[in-house]
Amino acid sequence: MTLEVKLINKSSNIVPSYATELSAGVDLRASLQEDMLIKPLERVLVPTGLFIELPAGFEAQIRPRSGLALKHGITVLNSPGTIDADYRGEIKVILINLSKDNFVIKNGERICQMVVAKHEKVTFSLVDQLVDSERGAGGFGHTGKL
Ligand SMILES: O=c1ccn([C@H]2C[C@H](O)[C@@H](COP(=O)(O)OP(=O)(O)OP(=O)(O)O)O2)c(=O)[nH]1
Ligand SMILES: [Mg+2]
Repeated sequence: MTLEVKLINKSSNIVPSYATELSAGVDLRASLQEDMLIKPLERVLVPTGLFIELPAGFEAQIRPRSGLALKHGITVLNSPGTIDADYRGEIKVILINLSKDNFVIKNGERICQMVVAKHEKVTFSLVDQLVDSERGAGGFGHTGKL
């Protein structure tokens, strides 16, 4: 499937591309006029310069890159961020620095990945009783550790 994209990036108009043939996620780049500093435990909103037009029934999920998380404690705060099909604004990424060190993002750096996915839409129907199940109301560790 082809996705219509618009790019507004000050220095590099790089169309997103999958790093390998079977990658689920495509990396998104920071679109910055100057370096962005993220102090420990600080969160920032990083513009990507990317605008997309998803078909009805699709969403895009904004997820962290594992390398940034492991090496620098940088993750997506609202992971997975949700890009709705009717959103026409710039995709922006909420990053948080969970390390003890400052982290600097430069223009054009790959800061997160985006997975385009199908989703269902349901109709909510109010009932008095839900059908019982083996799990019932058990959760939050209810089945034990081993
Ligand atoms: O990481 C994100 C999450 C969301 N969005 C954009 C696209 C999405 O369609 C819109 C709304 O996102 P969401 O529903 O998560 O935010 P909200 O706080 O519920 O805002 P709204 O009231 O606008 O829905 O913001 C981003 O650019 N990046
Ligand atoms: Mg919302």
